[in-house]
Amino acid sequence: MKIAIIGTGNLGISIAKGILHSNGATSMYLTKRNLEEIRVFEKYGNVTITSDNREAVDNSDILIFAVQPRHFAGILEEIKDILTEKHVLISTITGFSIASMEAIVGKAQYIIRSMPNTAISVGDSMTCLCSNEAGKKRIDLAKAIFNRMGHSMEIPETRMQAATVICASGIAFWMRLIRATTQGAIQLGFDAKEAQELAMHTCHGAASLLINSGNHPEQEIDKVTTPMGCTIEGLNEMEHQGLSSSLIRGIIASHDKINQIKKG
Ligand SMILES: NC(=O)C1=CN([C@@H]2O[C@H](COP(=O)(O)OP(=O)(O)OC[C@H]3O[C@@H](n4cnc5c(N)ncnc54)[C@H](O)[C@@H]3O)[C@@H](O)[C@H]2O)C=CC1
Ligand SMILES: O=C(O)[C@@H]1CCC=N1
Repeated sequence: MKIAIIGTGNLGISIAKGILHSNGATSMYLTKRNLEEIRVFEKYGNVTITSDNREAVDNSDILIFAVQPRHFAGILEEIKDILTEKHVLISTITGFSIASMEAIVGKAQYIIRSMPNTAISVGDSMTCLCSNEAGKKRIDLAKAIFNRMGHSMEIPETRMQAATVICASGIAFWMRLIRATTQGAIQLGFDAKEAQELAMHTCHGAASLLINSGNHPEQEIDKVTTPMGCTIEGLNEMEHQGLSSSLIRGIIASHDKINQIKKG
């Protein structure tokens, strides 16, 4: 598998690490305008770093685009004349539609939209995928690539915006919940390192319980909430203070913001 990551910033670096971590490529081209921050990847024999997107495209089959939305159309214009039928274009770009990509590179090109998150760097991303009509022939390949670095789910393009908020922004939301739990644990007497360890492993355990049992969260909550006990006391106080409501409102605000990004 010859993979190029066009735009190796925060997400691109995470994907590059995930690919290396999972031995997912025979060769990998990483592009960026200023190469200093990605020089560290040069130590891997099968990785080439370059500012030349056309060189990367020429030498790769799978093209993963991870630039800011405002740069994407220009990059597609820059490379469109050297695209061939060997290329599979995988965009991670928020708010940039398949139709807008097809308008530049044509409908015959295999186009996949993906929404991974930064946990791809440790092989644990939740990645949503959709494709254009031609790309349906390559969606299984895209799933195979992302399944090596976590989980994937095929969704309609109309849900990509929602997937961005839940899966990509979701990493930041969960981090804040872990940080708040850590702060609570420090107030109760643990030192900062212990507090974070308790918070993150408990969070991991909660997710593992649901993944392994297939249960609804409330079924697991029922097992923890002793009648008149401390868990229900804390949980109800959190809800009185708007825990669920604030999360849902934040998710909707994030989702609304993508419409502005698309317009801008
Ligand atoms: N950061 C995240 O967790 C996620 C980001 N995304 C999407 O991925 C895209 C990238 O996001 P980030 O990595 O956060 O942004 P970033 O700004 O950290 O990275 C973008 C990179 O593209 C490079 N770049 C700009 N113009 C270029 C060009 N002409 N040729 C080659 N490289 C060029 C920049 O130097 C930069 O390193 C965005 O469209 C974002 O919506 C999607 C899911 C998660
Ligand atoms: O915050 C953002 O706009 C991008 C998209 C999802 C994660 N980062």
